[in-house]
Amino acid sequence: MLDYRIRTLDDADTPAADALFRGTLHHRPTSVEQLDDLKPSYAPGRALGAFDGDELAGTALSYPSALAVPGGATLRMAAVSRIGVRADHTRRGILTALQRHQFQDLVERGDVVATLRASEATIYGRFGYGVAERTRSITVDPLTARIRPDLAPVGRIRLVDDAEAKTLLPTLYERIGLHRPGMMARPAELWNIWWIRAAKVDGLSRTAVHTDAEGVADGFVTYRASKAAGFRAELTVDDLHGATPTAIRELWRFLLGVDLIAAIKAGSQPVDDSLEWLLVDRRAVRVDAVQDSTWLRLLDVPTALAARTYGDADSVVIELTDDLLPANAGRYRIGSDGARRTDDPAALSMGVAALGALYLGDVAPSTLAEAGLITTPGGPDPAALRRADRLFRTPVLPHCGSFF
Ligand SMILES: CC(=O)SCCNC(=O)CCNC(=O)[C@H](O)C(C)(C)COP(=O)(O)OP(=O)(O)OC[C@H]1O[C@@H](n2cnc3c(N)ncnc32)[C@H](O)[C@@H]1OP(=O)(O)O
Repeated sequence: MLDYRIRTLDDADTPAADALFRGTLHHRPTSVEQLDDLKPSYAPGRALGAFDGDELAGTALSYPSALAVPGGATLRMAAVSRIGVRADHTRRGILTALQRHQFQDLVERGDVVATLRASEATIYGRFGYGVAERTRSITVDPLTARIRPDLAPVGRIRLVDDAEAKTLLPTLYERIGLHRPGMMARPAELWNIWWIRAAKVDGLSRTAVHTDAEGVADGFVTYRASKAAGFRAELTVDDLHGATPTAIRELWRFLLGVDLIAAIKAGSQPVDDSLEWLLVDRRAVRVDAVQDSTWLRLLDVPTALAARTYGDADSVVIELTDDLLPANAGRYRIGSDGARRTDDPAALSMGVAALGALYLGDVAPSTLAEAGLITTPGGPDPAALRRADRLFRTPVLPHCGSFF
């Protein structure tokens, strides 16, 4: 790794960085016409390159964002993306060096957590990322799916054109707010690359907005139809958010009513989604997969632990290890009144990736203990695990709903 140099990328590096990253995913580079649109997504100072001489060999970047945590607080979050190492330079420690550099940089910026979506589940655990949120992918049969008749329609749906969507959606998403743990703020850089992607993908992309009974916009769905057999198309839901369960239900009512659709596919849906409970025939919804979505890295553990709320149980002391950011290591007492450092003996011991997995409430400490990812240094201690389960449990499962 001694031969590689890491530095921040600037505008002039964008074509090479884009071609390198897209190449590692086996995609063609962004077209010359779209490169100018892409440049702002390399947020100044946040894009890193590893160089072999003058040649770019690896990249990593992040977008400035925020993460909603249990209890309603939001934390400064780095949305990490575009990690790639050129095929002729892999397995020489370039990603490891980029991660170390990026973590130091993010801590200095004051980011409290980092999250990413992983191309492979075997890459990021070693850097302290844990799976903190999962999503489900579903297929809905529009020919049998009907909203229960006792649920009367509320408000109305309006199709908006691309130009209006580009101005309306960022504002509407902000108004909907980060109302659920796991939701993230969407910086302009991310909207920007989503618009670029929407122009590239197959199928006609459209946006529908729901307005409530008072005429206030409170939800949106962006969807795409690709031709299946004959006149019928397959509809893919790319983005669906609502301020209330009613707004989300009405967006689904609209999707189910679109003509000439053979099947509706939706990824990135909440694991505890209520869709099938809204339908006359719940079997119209098929769950195709439940997969890891948010990989969470706690960068500043004391701040992160103090920011979320905890359930009602006697406190428990945990011993934390963190090889890459050793300032986080040590003991923390976690109780219904909050979390703080302590010198008291620990009942539970875990690495920072396990704590990241627990943090939003997606998995119980006892489940991680069963898997050997949490240990009890003083010998078996089911009572401490039960307390930890109650402390970390959240009223709703986390859900993000933003892919980047
Ligand atoms: C957030 C995102 O952007 S997700 C997209 C990630 N990018 C991709 O998947 C593109 C294709 N893959 C790549 O570009 C590269 O293989 C990367 C970025 C995943 C890894 O880069 P490398 O420079 O090879 O990683 P590095 O050499 O630092 O590896 C560190 C360790 O991780 C392991 N590792 C790296 N990649 C993988 C992998 N894909 N699967 C399993 N283990 C891996 C290495 O074996 C090494 O283990 P060791 O320390 O026990 O020897």
